[in-house]
Amino acid sequence: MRTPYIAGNWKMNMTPSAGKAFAEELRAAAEKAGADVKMMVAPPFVTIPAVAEALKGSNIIVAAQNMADHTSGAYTGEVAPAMLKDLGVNTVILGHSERRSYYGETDAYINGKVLLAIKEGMDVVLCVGETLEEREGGKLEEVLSTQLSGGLKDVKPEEMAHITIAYEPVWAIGTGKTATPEDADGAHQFIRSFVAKMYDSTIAENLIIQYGGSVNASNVKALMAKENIDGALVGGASLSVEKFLPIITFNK
Ligand SMILES: O=C[C@H](O)COP(=O)(O)O
Repeated sequence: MRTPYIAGNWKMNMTPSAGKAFAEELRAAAEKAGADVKMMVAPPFVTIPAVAEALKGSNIIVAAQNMADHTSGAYTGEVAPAMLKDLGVNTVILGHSERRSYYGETDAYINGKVLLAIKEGMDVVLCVGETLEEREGGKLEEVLSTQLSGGLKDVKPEEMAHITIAYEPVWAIGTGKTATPEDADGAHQFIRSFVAKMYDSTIAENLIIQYGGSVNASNVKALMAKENIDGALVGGASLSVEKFLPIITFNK
């Protein structure tokens, strides 16, 4: 039985004060509604302390959107795992398509961060997904295989409990275009079977695979009804309590 895992990736939105107010409102709304899913929000680095304070003692996890591939030292502009852990952050999103496409992050570089996060005892949400060109060119499975084998290289079977995969077709991110539940489920099924080949069927069965790409109140139920879709990584709709609440309560 896989517990639904709904995450809000705030991307480069929310100042510390706006994030604090939002987190307080979200916490109250989620508690009132009796939200019964695993919940996470990923604020920008500088907003994390205010949000962590506002969500202290709640069941909403605070995560980071990225992390350095080193533990400390002369890496201007980077944030180390220990700095995140000092704020109570034990989860990190890695390999988001925006990091891959705008900042040139490769599978090997992402893999270095995945291994470091695990070594530091953190949980990882590893993002994978294809561009429209790749999908239309029949390369969906090739792209997912490369990103999974590259991103998870040297991750040991017993460490896979710390990994969540987020399948995010690049063409569906922030565009209002959602993959149909069937398309998304097909990709998730492929990911699960690939992980079964890399590891074993138990690890694959227990793996949480989130879908991300224009998830909203209207499409979340149909997506979550699919056998291989275990959660959502929500961007735009996670920035308003009114829009995010129906997503975290999709099963109520
Ligand atoms: O990390 C979240 C995804 O990129 C999805 O963003 P979106 O819900 O705005 O399409």
